[in-house]
Amino acid sequence: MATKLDEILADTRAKVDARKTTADYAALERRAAAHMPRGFAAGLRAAAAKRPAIISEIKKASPSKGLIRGDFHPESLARMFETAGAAALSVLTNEAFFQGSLEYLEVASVAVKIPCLRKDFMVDRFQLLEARASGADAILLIVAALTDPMLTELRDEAARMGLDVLCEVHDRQELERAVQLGFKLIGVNSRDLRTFTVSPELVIELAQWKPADTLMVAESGIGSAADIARYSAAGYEAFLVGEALMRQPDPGAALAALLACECPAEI
Ligand SMILES: O=P(O)(O)OC[C@@H](O)[C@@H](O)c1c[nH]c2ccccc12
Repeated sequence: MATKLDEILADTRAKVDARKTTADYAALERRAAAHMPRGFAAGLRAAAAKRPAIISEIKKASPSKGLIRGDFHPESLARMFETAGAAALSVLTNEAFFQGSLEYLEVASVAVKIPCLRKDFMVDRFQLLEARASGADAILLIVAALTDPMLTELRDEAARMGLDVLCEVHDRQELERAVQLGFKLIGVNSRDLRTFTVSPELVIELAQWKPADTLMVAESGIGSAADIARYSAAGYEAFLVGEALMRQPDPGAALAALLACECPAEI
């Protein structure tokens, strides 16, 4: 049976193909050249040396939760997350399933100094050009969505373009593939993109296979300082947080509270 992930990938491929036929490549190249990527992995490492490195996600909606935040202003969200101490931003750019946009990435990226991730389903190198043109410093590559030859192609193209890669896995087999392919920044998604089940235990279990030179990011379902403490103890140094902050009336204050909180309280 086709999963939600299959559906998203098919839709993404069709839309990318359509954009490729009408794109103004010269303009995209010019915009990409005008954005000097800020090191995403280096930024996370520097932050993680001092405190839990939080990647704050600018996320309006999701297929599993529907609309998450109606009062949605990516530029001010970006600023408030930076001020509150986020190490980096993640901006959803998938329109059909997450109500995201490359424009949101663009306005968020110019508003801050911290590095920004283009959060989307990357299936074609054209999306890397779009990413850098819109101010991305890193892209996401989802192991469950790509073959090893595609992962290799997109990894090499990202390196050529100066973009860092956050490689996302969900189980032991995918983690092995990511390590085998040489990814040094690996995100373990607690949410299975095929079923939307969230399994924090699996995230903790997978940390034991972390190679020494790899920075691991815990992703999804993180809502409290206790969650961060648990994942930190397992070996995670960075944490991707979306919904829990986006649902707060003041997401910046909520992030500051999360970072200040040494007690295992819910935010
Ligand atoms: O909103 P949450 O539960 O804090 O999750 C954030 C992030 O991990 C999630 O948005 C995500 C992780 N991997 C993805 C891949 C595509 C789209 C979205 C995602």
